Amino acid sequence: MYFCVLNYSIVMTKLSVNINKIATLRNSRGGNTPNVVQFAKDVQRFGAEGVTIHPRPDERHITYQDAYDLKPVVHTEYNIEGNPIPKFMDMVLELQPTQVTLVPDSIDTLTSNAGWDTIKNKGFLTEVIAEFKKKGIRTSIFVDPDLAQIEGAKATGTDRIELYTEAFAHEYSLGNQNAIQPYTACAELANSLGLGVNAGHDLSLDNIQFFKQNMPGLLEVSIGHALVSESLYLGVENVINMYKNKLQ
Ligand SMILES: CC(=O)[C@@H](O)[C@H](O)COP(=O)(O)O
Ligand SMILES: NCC(=O)COP(=O)(O)O
Repeated sequence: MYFCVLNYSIVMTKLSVNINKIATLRNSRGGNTPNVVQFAKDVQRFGAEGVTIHPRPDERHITYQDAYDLKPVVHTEYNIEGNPIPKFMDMVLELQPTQVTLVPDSIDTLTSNAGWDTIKNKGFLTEVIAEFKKKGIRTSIFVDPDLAQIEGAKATGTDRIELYTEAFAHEYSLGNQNAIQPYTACAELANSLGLGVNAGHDLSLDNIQFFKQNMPGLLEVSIGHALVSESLYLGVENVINMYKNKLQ
């Protein structure tokens, strides 16, 4: 008799640190303190396996110039997130980061608040993804945990999806562990379709271990807001190591 033992922990999940918040702090005073380039160097030295930025059209935190300045110092995975407007596309195609994550953010959103409708935007996403892939840039599409959207993402030719985890994080904080179910189902479907699975938004030291343990084939998490906030109390190096332990 054979038993099938699911062990979601066997895949190594990379921690990519989103440094938007460091730029927010810097921009609040003008000048260059804290220095985002130095911060990117330090998080990698402390063990982060990637650096994520999400320059927004109004450049209120990470600027396009930061994206260029970071390129020579990010020797782990460089992940650039954003809405593929022409200016963003030109910058990513020139910089050729490890990965581009497409996020459908509008100009005035406070933070990312929805995934792509991959079915409605199939034509647009397919074209954009082909452009990036021609340059050897890995692509990922930010999506809500909805099976139809995962099928839709597959049809665009993307390498990966990034599951939008805000709903999970919120429900989990209220004690609702069932909120993981759509994420597990989407990850299983993505795995079966040959799509890589990333995740992000509002992940934290409180929820990351439970999330990881219930997510088959989770390749990468990008974490910024909570990680920087937790670092105020616990220190950046310590916090990075705490995440890495919880991701094992
Ligand atoms: C796609 C995503 O969830 C993150 O990139 C998040 O949007 C961070 O952006 P902000 O730092 O502008 O909130
Ligand atoms: N892709 C998600 C990300 O980069 C960080 O989101 P958050 O941790 O700042 O909510």
